[in-house]
Amino acid sequence: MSTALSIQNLNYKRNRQVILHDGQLTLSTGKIVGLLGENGAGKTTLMRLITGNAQGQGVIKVGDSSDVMHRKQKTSFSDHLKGFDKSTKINQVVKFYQTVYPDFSNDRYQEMATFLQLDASQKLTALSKGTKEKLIIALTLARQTELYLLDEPFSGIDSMSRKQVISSILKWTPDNATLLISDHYVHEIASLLDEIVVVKDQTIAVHKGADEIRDQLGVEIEDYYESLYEVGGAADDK
Ligand SMILES: Nc1ncnc2c1ncn2[C@@H]1O[C@H](COP(=O)(O)OP(=O)(O)OP(=O)(O)O)[C@@H](O)[C@H]1O
Repeated sequence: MSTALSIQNLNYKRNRQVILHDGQLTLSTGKIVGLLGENGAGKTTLMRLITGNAQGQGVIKVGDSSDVMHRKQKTSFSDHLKGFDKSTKINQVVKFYQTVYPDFSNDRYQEMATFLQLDASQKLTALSKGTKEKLIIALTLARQTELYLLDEPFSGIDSMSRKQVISSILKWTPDNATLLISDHYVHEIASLLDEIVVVKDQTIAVHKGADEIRDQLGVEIEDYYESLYEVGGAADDK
């Protein structure tokens, strides 16, 4: 199986404070991976480091390339639509994506927009938190790349919409692509996951397969994840 993402000796400081140290991770192609960790653990930072939106020390490769331009090309990440003026309309954001990303498929976007009931004439400022998350999911998955990063796609999404969003993630993530999806609450995404990665104690503390957790450890992902935060929890192996 080929490698979608590899991270070696990743270190990142902000204002002299260590955010991530000695991060190591290898993800295979074709996996849906949960990126878990408490508030402020460094999940968003890790995504920004992968795409080169933040600069750390160490080696990050998407596919076989560590070059930042290639990493950006091969990775679809919408970073909370940072950079767009709030009065921008959805159809203007879609036009921008079409212009900037040659791999953006308008057909795929329109299918998802219909499924997620996005109204192209709405301004970003008028969107509820959940609708904005849906837009980010549709924009991110409409690109055809090797690696997709979804940063807390369920924040603000109600339980009815959650099913719709999970269906769209399963339907529109290509089989040969890898999806890294962050969340604090693993139960929201447990049914989707092939693997989990946990950011804890300023590092990538855990990387395990969902089957390994269920079959070998005999626990559900949710219980395993909670056990990492108990005194003496085993967050030491990858
Ligand atoms: N713009 C910033 N300026 C200073 N510190 C920052 C900034 N952004 C993030 N940090 C710090 O970096 C650390 C990691 O933050 P990050 O947003 O990556 O965590 P997270 O796991 O994504 O959290 P959450 O689940 O709350 O979104 C935190 O300690 C945070 O305070």
